Amino acid sequence: MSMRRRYLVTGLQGQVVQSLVERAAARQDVEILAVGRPQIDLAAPDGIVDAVLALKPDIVISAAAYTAVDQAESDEAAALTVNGQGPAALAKAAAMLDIPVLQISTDYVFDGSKPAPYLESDPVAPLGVYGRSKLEGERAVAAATDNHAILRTAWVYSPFGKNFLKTMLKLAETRDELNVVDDQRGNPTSALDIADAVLAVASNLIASRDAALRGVFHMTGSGEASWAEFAAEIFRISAERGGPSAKVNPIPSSAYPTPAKRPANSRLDCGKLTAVHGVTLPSWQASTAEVVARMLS
Ligand SMILES: NC(=O)C1=CN([C@@H]2O[C@H](COP(=O)(O)OP(=O)(O)OC[C@H]3O[C@@H](n4cnc5c(N)ncnc54)[C@H](OP(=O)(O)O)[C@@H]3O)[C@@H](O)[C@H]2O)C=CC1
Ligand SMILES: Cc1cn([C@H]2C[C@H](O)[C@@H](COP(=O)(O)OP(=O)(O)O[C@H]3O[C@@H](C)C(=O)[C@@H](O)[C@H]3O)O2)c(=O)[nH]c1=O
Repeated sequence: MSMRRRYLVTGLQGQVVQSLVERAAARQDVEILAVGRPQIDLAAPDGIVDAVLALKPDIVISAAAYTAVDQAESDEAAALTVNGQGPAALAKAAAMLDIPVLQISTDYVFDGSKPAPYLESDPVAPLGVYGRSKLEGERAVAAATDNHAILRTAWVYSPFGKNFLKTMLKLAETRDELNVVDDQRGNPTSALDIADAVLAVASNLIASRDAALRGVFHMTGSGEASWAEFAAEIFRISAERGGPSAKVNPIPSSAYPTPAKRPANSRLDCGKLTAVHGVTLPSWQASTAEVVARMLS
């Protein structure tokens, strides 16, 4: 008997959506329904419940978001609607269908003052509008249904969409040196690795109603770096393959003013995801090599 499960994913061109489409293509048991505007517009949450009910998926993966961190500072209402009310409506529909909802969230729910990697149980205190809006999404999903997993990831890069890795390679085409902040540390995470992890967690949620599989989980690439160290590794791999590279000058955040303040410590402890779901993401260096190689091919 064919048991092709239908995974509704919000967004069309996003990094995580594109990665899910690519990684699921090889699988006979999963069909990805990527839905974005106009079918599902998170800025207009009124139509979302009916749209999800009509599609009758086996799980909802809430991946679309207002991700422009600096722009969100001056566009608060839109960020709160898209990242707060959008997921709330998705989770409400999931509850009505009695299916799980998987919400992708962020390290930016923390203020970065902890001197060690963050646990799921640590208090949240976002520094900016984006982090606050994503936290509203987490809370709305948890309030709508117990049948949820909130996966907090960070520093996402991939061959798709807009991200730090692609920005660095692009800038190096015209610049010999780049100033990059060295006092924010986190876990660079490949969207392709996120896709593999999301597929594993989703099938666990569909297979079992066990409450232990539900709740908040941290889900990042293994190992840590500052943005300057991440940039230096991108250029080391790129240079090795004859691609663009630049000298990285490490600078403090104070020398790179931005509308939104970022956490100094963005590191997430992912031990719970490994223990409960049996999922561990590859090292950020290995996945960076994979993505840089693809960008240069
Ligand atoms: N990027 C990062 O570094 C991190 C991301 N995250 C979270 O991971 C998730 C995926 O991020 P990522 O793939 O990088 O995101 P992207 O910025 O690559 O893509 C965002 C997606 O959201 C969609 N979207 C934006 N506004 C709306 C709207 N009003 N209605 C419907 N869709 C909309 C976009 O649609 P379209 O395709 O039409 O443009 C796009 O598909 C998000 O929840 C984000 O908060 C968490 C930590 C780090
Ligand atoms: C382009 C550039 C950035 N930077 C700094 C600015 C900033 O502190 C850091 C990263 O810049 P970005 O704007 O790419 O990253 P940012 O938008 O802050 O990335 C965040 O996106 C959201 C969606 C998340 O959820 C987070 O996990 C995180 O990935 O690098 C430099 O120091 N030099 C540069 O040339």
